[in-house]
Amino acid sequence: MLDFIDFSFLDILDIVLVAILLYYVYKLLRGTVAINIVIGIAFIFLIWQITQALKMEMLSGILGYLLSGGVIALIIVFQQEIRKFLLMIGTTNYTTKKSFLNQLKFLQSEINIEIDTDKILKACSNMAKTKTGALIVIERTNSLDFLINNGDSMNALVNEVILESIFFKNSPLHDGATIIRDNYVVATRVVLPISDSTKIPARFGLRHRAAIGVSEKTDAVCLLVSEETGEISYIKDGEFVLFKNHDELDEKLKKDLA
Ligand SMILES: Nc1ncnc2c1ncn2[C@@H]1O[C@H](COP(=O)(O)OP(=O)(O)OP(=O)(O)O)[C@@H](O)[C@H]1O
Repeated sequence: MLDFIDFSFLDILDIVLVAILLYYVYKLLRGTVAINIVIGIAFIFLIWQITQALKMEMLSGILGYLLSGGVIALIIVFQQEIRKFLLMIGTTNYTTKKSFLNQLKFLQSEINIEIDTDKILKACSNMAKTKTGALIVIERTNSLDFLINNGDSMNALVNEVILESIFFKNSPLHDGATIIRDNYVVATRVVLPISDSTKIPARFGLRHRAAIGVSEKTDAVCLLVSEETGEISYIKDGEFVLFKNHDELDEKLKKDLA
């Protein structure tokens, strides 16, 4: 009678893994319209289970076909989210991997090229003073090749003059985003994916949505200067990272790029 409470270690492991999976799915879809689709599917699944338990053959048959045939449709609808989910799993051990690589630095001197955050932030401050709009994406572990290919490639060591010239209003390069990899500006005029998050306040336009979009889909971090307000934003993991002053921003950026 009480057989169902006879839990084995594997059952507990099973429940924990399902909970982790659901947590990641929730984290991924939180604040997007996709969460409503998941709720819809969960609702149909629940009704299907009830109709099966009540032996309502016809309805449970229809719902069963609907759910099984829907897998392909789901892959198409959620292709961006599935991509991000796989990226998230693939980069979970990012910090450990990096520190391990740091220990092997003496073997491979080019592994961890330090990004000159001082120069990037100095350029942002200068652009903030003149209200020059800018969007700088800094690559971390996920490759941004798929974005670099749609912009103009470049190979210039990061410094204030380069960044300010790129975003100078009359420069032909100022539109779109600039990508930095290993302390080099590797692309300009890049079109980023726009976030469809419903959490972004309406006062933020496409530049902010693009920064949020790329940081949702990859582990890149973004620095943004608003053309409207001159405000500098730091965006990571699809969210604004709050900071009190320039030094705190510098500290956070250095930590994220370490
Ligand atoms: N998909 C995109 N990828 C990269 N950059 C983009 C993208 N869409 C728009 N931008 C950049 O954002 C600029 C338009 O910004 P918009 O005024 O809509 O944004 P905003 O978030 O309100 O920023 P701001 O505060 O600077 O006005 C464009 O000129 C372009 O340079």
